[in-house]
Amino acid sequence: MITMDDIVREGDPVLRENAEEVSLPPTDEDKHILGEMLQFIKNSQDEEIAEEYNLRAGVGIAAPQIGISKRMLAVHFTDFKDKEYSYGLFNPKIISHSVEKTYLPGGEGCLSVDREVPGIVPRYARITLRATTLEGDEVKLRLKGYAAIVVQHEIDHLNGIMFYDHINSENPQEIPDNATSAD
Ligand SMILES: OCN(O)CCCc1ccccc1
Ligand code: NI
Repeated sequence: MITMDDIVREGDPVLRENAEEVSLPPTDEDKHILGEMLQFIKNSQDEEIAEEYNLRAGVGIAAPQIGISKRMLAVHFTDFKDKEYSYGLFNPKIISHSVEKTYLPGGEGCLSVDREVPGIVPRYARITLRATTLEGDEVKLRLKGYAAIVVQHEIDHLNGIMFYDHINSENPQEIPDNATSAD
């Protein structure tokens, strides 16, 4: 099982690399890894397991965070409208997005960042993405609000981008013009 010992922390160059496309259909090994990533996120949200294995709760994880520079990510969360999202995705690609932006008023965190980095992280309010699921289906997902934020955070990891790269260093709490809070 994946534990916090497997999570790469900021400073490791793998977090600044452009991850490689996964060749499809995915190998059994890639499917196993993505399955383990999804299970880790579920485990991190289970009080008993998280306590037992000292897991930090997360809503998503990208393969570079376990040192694997491949375009794979897993998310498991419920959005503000109680809609459940649970996906393992290969080669996710944002094919269109809104001009409007959104953000979490409390900012973001990251399993690979062992410190608070306060500030507004502007993200596209709505995204359409294509990907191949862990189950092998090609999907086209239209996401908005919290779901759009989480998935953009994970896709950033595949492109060597950390959440704090988006924070305005002059005025971290500045709300960009065309941005509305996700709630
Ligand atoms: O990359 C996954 N991650 O480090 C875990 C936290 C993910 C996350 C946290 C806040 C807002 C969006 C996404
Ligand atoms: Ni992260």
